[in-house]
Amino acid sequence: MDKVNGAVNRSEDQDDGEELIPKGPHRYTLPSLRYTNICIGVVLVDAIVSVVLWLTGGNTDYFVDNITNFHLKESVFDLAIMASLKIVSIVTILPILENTSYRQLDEPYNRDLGRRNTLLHILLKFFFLVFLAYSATKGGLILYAIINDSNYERMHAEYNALVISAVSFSIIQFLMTLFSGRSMRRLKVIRILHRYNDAGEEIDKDGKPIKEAVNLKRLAKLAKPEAGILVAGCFCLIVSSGSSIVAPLFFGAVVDAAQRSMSDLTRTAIIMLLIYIVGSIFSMFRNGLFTLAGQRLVARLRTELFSHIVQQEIAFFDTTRTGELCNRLASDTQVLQNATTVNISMLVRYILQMIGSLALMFYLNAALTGVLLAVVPLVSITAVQYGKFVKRMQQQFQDRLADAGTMAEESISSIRTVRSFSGENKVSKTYAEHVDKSYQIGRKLAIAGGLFEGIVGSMTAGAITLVLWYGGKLVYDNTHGHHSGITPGVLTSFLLYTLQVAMAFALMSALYGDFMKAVGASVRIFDLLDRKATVPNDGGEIMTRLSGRVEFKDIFFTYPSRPETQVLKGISFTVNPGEMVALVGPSGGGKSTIVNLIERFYDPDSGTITLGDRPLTELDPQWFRQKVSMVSQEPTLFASSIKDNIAYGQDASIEKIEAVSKEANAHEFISTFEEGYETLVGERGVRLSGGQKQRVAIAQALKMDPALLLLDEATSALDAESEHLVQEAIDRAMKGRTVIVIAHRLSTVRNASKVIVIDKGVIAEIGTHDELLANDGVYKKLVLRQLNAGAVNAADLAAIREQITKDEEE
Ligand SMILES: Nc1ncnc2c1ncn2[C@@H]1O[C@H](COP(=O)(O)OP(=O)(O)OP(=O)(O)O)[C@@H](O)[C@H]1O
Repeated sequence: MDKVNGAVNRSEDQDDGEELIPKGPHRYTLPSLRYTNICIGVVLVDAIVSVVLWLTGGNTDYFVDNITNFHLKESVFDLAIMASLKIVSIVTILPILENTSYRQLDEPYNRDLGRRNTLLHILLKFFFLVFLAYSATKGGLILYAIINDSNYERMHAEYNALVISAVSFSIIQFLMTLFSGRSMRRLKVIRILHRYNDAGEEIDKDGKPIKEAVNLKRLAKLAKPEAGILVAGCFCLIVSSGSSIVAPLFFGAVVDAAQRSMSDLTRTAIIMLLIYIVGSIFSMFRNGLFTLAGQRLVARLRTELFSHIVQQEIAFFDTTRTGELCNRLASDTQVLQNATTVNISMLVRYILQMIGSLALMFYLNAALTGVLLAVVPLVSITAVQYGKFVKRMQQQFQDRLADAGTMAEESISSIRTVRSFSGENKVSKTYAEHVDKSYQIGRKLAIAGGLFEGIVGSMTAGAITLVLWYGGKLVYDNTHGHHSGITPGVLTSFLLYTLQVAMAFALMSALYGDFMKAVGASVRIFDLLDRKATVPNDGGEIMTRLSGRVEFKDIFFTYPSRPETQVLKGISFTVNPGEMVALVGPSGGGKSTIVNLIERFYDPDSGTITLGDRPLTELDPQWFRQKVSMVSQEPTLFASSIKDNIAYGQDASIEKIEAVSKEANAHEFISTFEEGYETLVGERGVRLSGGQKQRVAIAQALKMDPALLLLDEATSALDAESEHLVQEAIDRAMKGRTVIVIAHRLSTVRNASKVIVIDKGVIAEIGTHDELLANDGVYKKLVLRQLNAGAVNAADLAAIREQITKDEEE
C-alpha cells in the first residue's frame, strides 16, 4: 500500500461536499490493486514475454542477422525494444499523472494542475496508440506475406509468437489507457482512510485502537493447533499436485507412442495410469486431512466464541441482536473454516499447478506458451472486473439475506405474540419485502453471470482456437521438415496444460472471493473475540459468608443502550439482613433497574452498591450471583426437563430437587405428569402454565438457598387457586431471608418492613405501609388506584378503607 500523504493531517470535522473529513490526525493511502499498478503490471508482463521470446528464438547467426539486416517483415528485435519503450513511458507518465490527479481532486480549481493533467492523459494515449499502430501494421504485413507471398521466408516460431503477443498486448494496453481519466477520478473514492489517536495508534471509526489488524497471519494462527495435520496434508498436496503436473506430459507421450509401436503405447499408458493412481490416493488423503483440520478448527472456534459471547455484559445484549450473534456462530465460523484450511490447500494446489504447468509448457514449446500468455491478460482483466462486481453484489445479497433471516427468527421465536395480534400477514409481507430486496440483487447477479459466461466463453474459445491453430501450424512444420515444429503428442500435452492453467486461474479467482468473504467474517469474529466485557464476569473476592445486607449510596444510572436518558437519579437506601423491603411505584420508574444493579447486570454511572458490607465491584460476580436469587414475574425456562431446570447451574440430588419443589408448591403438579421430573418444558417453558412456571422458578431459587431473594411479583392475574399456591410458595420462600420485592399486591406491602416508592428514578417516599398511607403522597395514590381497579382481596379492601377513613377523621 502506498502512502498518499505520509504526513499526518490534523483537521476538524467539516463537509467537503463529498465526504466528511475526519476529526483528529489521519492520513490516506491508496490500495495496491489500482489502475496505475495494474497497467504497469500488464506492461511488465508484455516486456518479459517479448524479451524472452526474442532471446530464445533462433540460433546466434539468425539472431545477429536479424538485427544487422533489419527488415520490417522479418526482424523482431524492434518489438522487444518497443516493449522496453512501453515500460519507460508508462513508468514515467502514470505515477506523475496519478499524483497530479490526486492533488487536483483537492484543488479542483487549480488550472495549472488541470492543464498538466490533460497533457499527461493525451501523451499516454498518444504513445500507446503509436505502439498499437506500429505493432498492428507489422503484424498485418507479416500475415499478408505468409498468406500471399510464396517467396516469404518463414520466421522462427518464437518470433511469430512474439508478433502475436506484441499485437495483443498493444490492443489491451491502448484500451486500458482509454480508462485513465475515469480511473483517476475514482482515486478519491478508493483511497483508504487511517485515523490515529493522540498516542499515534491507529484507531477505527468509533475511536477504538485497532489492536491487531486482521490479516492472513492471524487467520493462520487460528489453525496453529492443527499444524501437524496440515503439514501431513501439505505433503499429500505436493505429491498429488506433482502428479497432476506431470500427467499431461504422459498424455502427449501416449499419443506419440501410438504412432510408434503397440508395446510403446501400452507401456506409456500404464505409466500414465500409475501416475494418476498415485495422484488420486494422495488427493484422497489431502482432502481428508484438510477437511478434518477445518472441522477441528471450527469446532474449537465456535466453542471459544460462544463462551466469549456469554461472558459479555448484559448491556451488550441490549444492543446486539440475537440473530446476528447466531449468524457469527453458525455461518461466519463456517466461512473461516473453509478459508483457513480447505481454501488455503486449494490455493497452494492451484499455484503449484499453474507454476508447474507453465514451466513445463515453456519446456515443451516457448513460442506456443508466448502466444498463450499474450491472450491471458484480456480474459483475466474481464474476469477480475466481473469478480469485483460479483463481490460487491454478493456482499449486498448477504446483507439483505441476513436482514430477512433476523426478521424471520424474531417473528418465529415470538410467534405467540404475532398470532395474538393477528400479525401473520404483516410479518409475511415484511419478510417478502426483505426477500424481494435480495432477489433484486440476485437477478442482477444472474444477468451479469450470463453476460460474463458469454463474453469470457467467447474469449476463451478465441484463445484456444488461436493456440490450436498455432500449435497445428507447428505440427505441420514438423511433418514438413522444419526444425522448429512439434509432434502431435506435444500439442496434446500442451492443450491439456492450457486447460489446467485456465482452470487453476478461474478457480483461483473464485477462491479470491472466498478469501474476501473470510476476511469479512474474520473481522466480525475477531471483533467479538477481542471484545472485553465492561462488567467483568469473574475475578474478585469470595467470602466465607454473605449476609443479605444491601446498600445503595447515591446511585446514578443510565442504560448504555439509551445514553440520553438517566434512569436512576441519586438513589440511596439500605436493606438490613432479614428485612423484607418492597419496591413500589409507577411503571417505568426504575424498580427493575434497581434489581438489575443488585445482580450487577450493569454498573452504575456513579455511587456505590454494597452487598454484605462489601462493594459489589469487589466481589466475584459468579460467586455472589449464586447467593442472590431472582424470581421474575415471567420466568424463562430452558427447553429441557423440569429436573434440569430446577438444578440449573448446579449439581443437585433428586431428593433435594423434590424437597425444594414441595416447598415451592410445585411437587404436586409435577407428580401428575406422566414423566414426573423428567417432563420436558418446551422452548422457554411453553408447555407449562404461568403459575406452574413461577413455582418451578421459585423452586429454582430455593435450591440455591440464597442470602438475598429478589422477587418480581406477577402483575398478570392468575386464577385464584394458582395465585394462592404461588403466593403461599413465595411467602414460604421469603421466610427467614432478606428479600427485596417489586411488589404489586397490597398484602405484600403491608407485611413489608419497609416500602420504597420509586418514581421517575428517584425515591419519592420511604417508610412502612402505615406511615406512607398517612402521607398524602404517591403511595396513597397508588393504593387508591389499586383499590379502584379491584386488584385487592376483600380483607385488604376492608383494612385499607378502615385506615383511610381513620386518616380522614384525624
Ligand atoms: N435494557 C434497557 N435498555 C434501555 N432502557 C431500559 C432498559 N430497561 C429498562 N429501560 C428503561 O428504564 C426505565 C426504567 O425501567 P424499569 O424496568 O426499571 O422500570 P420499572 O419501574 O421496573 O417498571 P415496571 O413496573 O413497568 O416493570 C424505563 O424508562 C425503561 O424504558
